[in-house]
Amino acid sequence: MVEQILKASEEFGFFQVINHGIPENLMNQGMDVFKEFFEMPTEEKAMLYSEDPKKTCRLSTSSANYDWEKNHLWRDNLRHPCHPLEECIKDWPEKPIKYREVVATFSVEAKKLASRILEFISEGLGLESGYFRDKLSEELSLVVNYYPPCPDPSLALGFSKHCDPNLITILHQGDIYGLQVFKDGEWIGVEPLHNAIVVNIGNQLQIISNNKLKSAEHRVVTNSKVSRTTAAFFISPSDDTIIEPAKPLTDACNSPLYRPFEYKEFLRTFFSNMGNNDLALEPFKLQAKLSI
Ligand SMILES: O=C(O)CCC(=O)C(=O)O
Ligand SMILES: [Fe+2]
Repeated sequence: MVEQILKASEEFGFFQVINHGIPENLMNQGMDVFKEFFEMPTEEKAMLYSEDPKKTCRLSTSSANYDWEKNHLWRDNLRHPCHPLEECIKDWPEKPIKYREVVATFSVEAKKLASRILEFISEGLGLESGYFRDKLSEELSLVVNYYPPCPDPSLALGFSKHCDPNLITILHQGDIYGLQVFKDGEWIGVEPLHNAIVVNIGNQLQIISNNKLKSAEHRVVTNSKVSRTTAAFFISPSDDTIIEPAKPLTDACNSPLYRPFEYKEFLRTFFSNMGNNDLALEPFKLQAKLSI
């Protein structure tokens, strides 16, 4: 298991998990409330619509910055924090009636699964048990994506090429195809496996592993027939956490490839270079020392 996770995280930055411990009925109930939310009449959803990034629970169209993005995306999305649960649940949608109850349980299960996977990853990397516990994985937030059918899929993407900026992402992609991962210059489809969870390595895991694990670029294509609803739980460090390549992974032969920084500094650069992973990572890279 540890070996398989490591291999997939090194080669693809993406893998799918079956028998993940999130009960099947919870996966279904989750998908049902997410779909029901987007199926509600516009008037019901309008009060959650906001372009203010400071608003914690908000519904938006395309990305979080509609006004200054180059291309608009063929999606709506609902985002909100899931931790600390008691505090943030008050801001979650009140409808569908079951939303809060189901999503609260789902978020706890998603966090548990992420913690188990992070534990396997720390073992695989040769880091101490619990390395990713606490501050490195303190924050949990949810983005629910709704991609309506698109009359001409050659003209619009559901989500353009990006890497996730966080530590690790737990995705319920449902049964409709759309997600693709960029590998060796090609887009590879992530075929939906019923009730599987898709896991992907975020930028911070790539940095902490000193580039051993890969945060792969991915995108979502549209289709003209059916809508697609997905739910991504983002596990992230808290804002003031110092991120740097793990000390046990660097030595005289493996010099650190990134300088230490606060996670919030990374987020600032990431959002101003949205979609360009090389540019987002650049300010944090240490130059290779040349010896003559
Ligand atoms: O909807 C999907 O399949 C992926 C969504 C995604 O990449 C994201 O929310 O960061
Ligand atoms: Fe993503």
